[in-house]
Amino acid sequence: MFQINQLRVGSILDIPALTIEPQTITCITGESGSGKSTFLRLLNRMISPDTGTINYQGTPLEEIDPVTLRRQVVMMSQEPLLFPGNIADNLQVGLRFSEKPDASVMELAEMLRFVKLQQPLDKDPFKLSGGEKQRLALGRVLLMNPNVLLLDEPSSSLDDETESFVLQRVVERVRQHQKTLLLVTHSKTLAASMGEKHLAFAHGTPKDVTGGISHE
Ligand SMILES: Nc1ncnc2c1ncn2[C@@H]1O[C@H](COP(=O)(O)OP(=O)(O)OP(=O)(O)O)[C@@H](O)[C@H]1O
Repeated sequence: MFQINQLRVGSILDIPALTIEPQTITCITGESGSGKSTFLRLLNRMISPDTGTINYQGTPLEEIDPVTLRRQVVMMSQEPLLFPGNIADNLQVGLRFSEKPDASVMELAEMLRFVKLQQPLDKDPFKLSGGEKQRLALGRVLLMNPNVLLLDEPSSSLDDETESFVLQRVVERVRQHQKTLLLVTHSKTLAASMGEKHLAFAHGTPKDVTGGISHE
C-alpha cells in the first residue's frame, strides 16, 4: 500500500525503508515526541518530506491530487475536529467530503452504538466530554470506510477497558471490510495483540517489533 524509502523530515523522522502491505493492521507505539503523528501526517500529504519517497499503490504521493488522496487515506488526529451543527451533521461531514451518499438515520444511530457513544443525534457536539468527542470523530471516519485509515490515539481519553473494547471492534471492522489501518496507541499490550505488524518508534525511526522480536 505504501513504500517508503530514504525518508527524512528535519531531525524529526529518519526512515531508511518501510513497506506497509495493503489490508493489514499496523500498530505504532513510541515515546512522546518520537515522530508517530508526523509519520501519519506524511501518508496523506498533510506534510511533505525533506528528502526521500513515499509511494501509494505504486504512485509517488506528490503525483496524487491531495483531495483525491485524502478521500482514500483518511486521518483522525489526536485533537478531535468538530464542525458546527449537531452530532448527525458531524457524522455526515466525512461522507460529504468523500462525495459518498449521506447515511440514513438508522446507520448513524448504529454507528453511535458501535463507538459506544450514548447520545442523541441532535445533540450539540461541543457539549460532549473529551472522550465522547473522540468517539464521535472516530464514528465519522469509520462511516467513510476509506481504503486507508490513520488513527492517532483515537481512544486516549477512554478508560483501559473501554479503549480495548472500542479498538478491538474497530480492528474487526477494518478486517471485515478488507481495508488498511495504521493505529497509534500508547498501549504496547494492545499493539502487540491487535495487528499484523507492530512498529516501535524511537527518535524518528520505526523498528519492526512484531511478535516482540526485533526485525531491524
Ligand atoms: N509542525 C511542527 N514544527 C516543528 N516541529 C514539530 C512540528 N510537529 C511536530 N514537531 C516536533 O516533531 C517531534 C515529533 O512530534 P510528533 O507529534 O510526531 O510525535 P509523537 O510521537 O506523535 O508524540 P505524542 O505521542 O506526544 O503525540 C516533536 O519533537 C515535535 O515537537
